Amino acid sequence: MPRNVIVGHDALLQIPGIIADLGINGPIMLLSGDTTMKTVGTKVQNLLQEQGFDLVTGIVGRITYDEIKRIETVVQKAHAVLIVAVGGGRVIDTAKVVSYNLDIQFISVPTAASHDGIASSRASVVTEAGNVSVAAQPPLAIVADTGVIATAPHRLLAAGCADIIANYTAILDWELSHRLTGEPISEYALTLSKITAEILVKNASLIAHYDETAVWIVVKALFSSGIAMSIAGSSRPASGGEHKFAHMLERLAPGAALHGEACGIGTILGMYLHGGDWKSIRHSLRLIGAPTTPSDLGISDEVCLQAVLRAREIRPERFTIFDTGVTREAAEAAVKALYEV
Ligand SMILES: NC(=O)C1=CN([C@@H]2O[C@H](COP(=O)(O)OP(=O)(O)OC[C@H]3O[C@@H](n4cnc5c(N)ncnc54)[C@H](O)[C@@H]3O)[C@@H](O)[C@H]2O)C=CC1
Ligand SMILES: O=C(CO)COP(=O)(O)O
Ligand SMILES: [Zn+2]
Repeated sequence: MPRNVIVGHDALLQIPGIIADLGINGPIMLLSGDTTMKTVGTKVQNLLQEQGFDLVTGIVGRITYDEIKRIETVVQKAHAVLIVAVGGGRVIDTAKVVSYNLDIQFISVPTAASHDGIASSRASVVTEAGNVSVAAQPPLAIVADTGVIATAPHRLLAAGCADIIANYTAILDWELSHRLTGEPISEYALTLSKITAEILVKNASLIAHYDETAVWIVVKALFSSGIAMSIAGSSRPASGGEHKFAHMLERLAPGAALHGEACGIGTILGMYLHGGDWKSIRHSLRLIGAPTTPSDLGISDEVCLQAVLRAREIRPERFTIFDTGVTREAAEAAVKALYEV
């Protein structure tokens, strides 16, 4: 569990104090993304250098095992004793794995409320066989500056909400697997994941305003969902068939959707296949401003259909509704339902 969680306006200003309090002594590696380094990364860099911290910076690319190895070498060469990860989900996940492998600490500084990996002890790594979920270091501290996050494009916040709404089907899939395959379940992780999604949906109209209050609500939900994953020791409470669909979609149409956006559509589809209230999932996503159809993403229905049918190729050991022998006809009906008025 993180030792320090700071969420609020100008929270970035507290980073030097947090590091000093932690008694960290030695070079610090600041990891950021291509875009985020130019804005928030540089701001954090200046803050730390003004306070006399010995700082090295690095830019993270796509999260693959090769990229993780590359960053590990950079961190080792710098003799860094702490990583400060400033960016979106990719940057934070990379820092998590690198710090776990090198046994050093890291601080999570999300620049967008776009994913629930802000606090979790898992990381999602892209491989040729699709995304794999690997054990990683949870952050020692989280610093979420609501002012900074509120300036990120609304699309990113909506994606974060969709990543939380995905908990609804992730839970259904976990329960299904528990009943059918005997997979162990954690009631605490499951309940926390469910409540998190329910609170988020209850606040959907506030989130739609897209101000710092909205950011505050979403960051709390992302944190809570991450903790559910840490309790479970797996991403199971927040990643079911809708995530398998999303990871497959990312393979079939790279870059067409943000992670959370694909998960949101996967949640409608998964809920439809479960025979649950998929319309209310779609309603919440619409209210928040997340995409709900393939055409919203600029991809064809056929690609979406293939992602439904091939979702089971991702992480085959994780049993979900997408692994129950979905026929082409059933998949077509599910994709068609996305457009239903
Ligand atoms: N470890 C875990 O438990 C979880 C991991 N993830 C992983 O996280 C990643 C998805 O996270 P995302 O943040 O959606 O992807 P991302 O890190 O690729 O960021 C998406 C885009 O947002 C931009 N961005 C970030 N902050 C910005 C800002 N303040 N202003 C303007 N642009 C900004 C980035 O430059 C990038 O282009 C995936 O790799 C996913 O698998 C997602 C959920 C949970
Ligand atoms: O995205 C996640 C939860 O939102 C977890 O990632 P995986 O789907 O890779 O386990
Ligand atoms: Zn996710």
